[in-house]
Amino acid sequence: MKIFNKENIYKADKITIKNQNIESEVLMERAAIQIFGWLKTQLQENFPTIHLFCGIGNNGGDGLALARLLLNDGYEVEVYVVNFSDKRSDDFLLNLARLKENKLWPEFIGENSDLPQLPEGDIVIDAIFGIGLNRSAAGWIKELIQHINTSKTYVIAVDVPSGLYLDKAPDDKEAIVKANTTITFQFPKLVFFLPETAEFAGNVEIVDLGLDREFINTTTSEAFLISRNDAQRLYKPRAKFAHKGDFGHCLIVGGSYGKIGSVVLATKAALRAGAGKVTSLVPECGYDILQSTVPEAMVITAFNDNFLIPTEINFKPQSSVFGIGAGKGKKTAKFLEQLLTDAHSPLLIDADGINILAEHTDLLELLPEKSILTPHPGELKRLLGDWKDDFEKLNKAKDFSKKYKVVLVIKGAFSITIADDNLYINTTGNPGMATAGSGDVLSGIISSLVAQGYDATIAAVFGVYLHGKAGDYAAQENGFEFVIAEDIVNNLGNAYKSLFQQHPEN
Ligand SMILES: NC(=O)C1=CN([C@@H]2O[C@H](COP(=O)(O)OP(=O)(O)OC[C@H]3O[C@@H](n4cnc5c(N)ncnc54)[C@H](O)[C@@H]3O)[C@@H](O)[C@H]2O)[C@@H](O)CC1
Ligand SMILES: [K+]
Repeated sequence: MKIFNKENIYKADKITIKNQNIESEVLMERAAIQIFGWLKTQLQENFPTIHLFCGIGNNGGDGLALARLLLNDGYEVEVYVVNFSDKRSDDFLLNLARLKENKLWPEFIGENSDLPQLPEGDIVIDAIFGIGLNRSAAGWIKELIQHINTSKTYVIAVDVPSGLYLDKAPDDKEAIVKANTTITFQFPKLVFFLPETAEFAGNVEIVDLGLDREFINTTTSEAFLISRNDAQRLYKPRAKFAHKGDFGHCLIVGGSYGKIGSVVLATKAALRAGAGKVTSLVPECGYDILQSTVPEAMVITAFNDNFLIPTEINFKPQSSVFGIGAGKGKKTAKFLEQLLTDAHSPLLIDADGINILAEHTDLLELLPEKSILTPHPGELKRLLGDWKDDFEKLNKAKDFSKKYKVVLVIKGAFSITIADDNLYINTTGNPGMATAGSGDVLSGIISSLVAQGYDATIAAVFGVYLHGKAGDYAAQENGFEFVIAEDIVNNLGNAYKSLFQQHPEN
């Protein structure tokens, strides 16, 4: 699903109006009908008071149109025009007139007005600012936003939580509505999925306004939200007469004394994700452990008891993982250098592998094209240096990925894969997956997909999706706290199956 920038959202609007030969108010009505429908389904037989705060632009117009629909359906509504300017949009004025025709006169609030009472349990509709925000909300508008945020109401933002920019980091976090749910129009917005701003959007619902299909299909975007449909398209079906040689040989290099479990997890994950063969390379202390816990895998050892040292590998895997549980000692770093120099296929570098790269930046030049790095934010910082906000982080990460021609997976609540100047945002997964070994499983899955012939970017995007989906199944069974990394591995089958189920449980 494409994530459009602000300019293209406005363009989509204009082109739709032209091609469908409609007035702009028709789109506003569609927007209001969608929110009304969503709200009605959620509320069922409940009728709380609904307070609608409407700005004077088209976001406010959406709010006024929604107020009319709610009023006509018997809901109790309180409508406030947040009167911060005389420059009211045409469709705002049209919907104000329509509301008045329905005998509802909104209360105009300004600098000197008392802030309205917002009793606990009521609903607030935030239609103050949408994508037209061009500066931070200040003065009394900021106070109003804080009043909404401190109330114990359920807050639903129309299109965007008021005060949140689409294309840059907020300059004043106190001046942004904190929504419980954001109902956004047609396109997901990038800021809803970035760590510093996701909290303002709450649950995100994307509703369809029927905007021009051709424009959407033919306009490029830099960022994508990966939906189930997208993931389904990435999946490569297996031929009936396939044999294990068709699904590649994946090599997992890692482990040190006390950390062999990481390799066990990655190895199991690589097998369960479908690699034809998996070989694990561990220090000698890991040999018995791997052979007894994962009999399906082959095991070779470095000539050292407790940590990895340079070791010859006498076969050519289709993909390799390096770094999990490896430590970052001198000899282990030397081994990474050897692997990078000899690499015939994409390497996935994780955990201590990334820390080694951060400490020996000359090794970066050796990374084979389309290698995959899977840092969590701490590891990323070691690699890129600090950043001032999410946007700077993404720009730095894009530059890094371009410079070294690698795929970066920034792990987090919404993991982001960066490759070829594009961002792919994942939405599967849950807080239960913040558990030891979860990253090792991810490395195994992605590398397994590479071994099976998936392009590195696709393997990363699809792997992150499957990993999150498997975690969702694991959490669904026993709750967040109970999930351990092994459960993610054990639910990979469910994750694959869910791609093609008509009504997936997750
Ligand atoms: N295709 C779409 O996505 C559609 C969008 N619509 C709505 O239209 C919205 C965009 O409407 P607008 O472009 O009128 O913009 P907004 O309604 O977001 O903002 C309106 C006004 O606020 C002013 N403003 C911005 N920041 C301010 C600040 N900090 N303090 C005081 N004033 C400030 C702006 O100058 C502008 O006049 C969308 O977010 C959406 O809600 C819908 O009506 C239907 C179709
Ligand atoms: K809003």
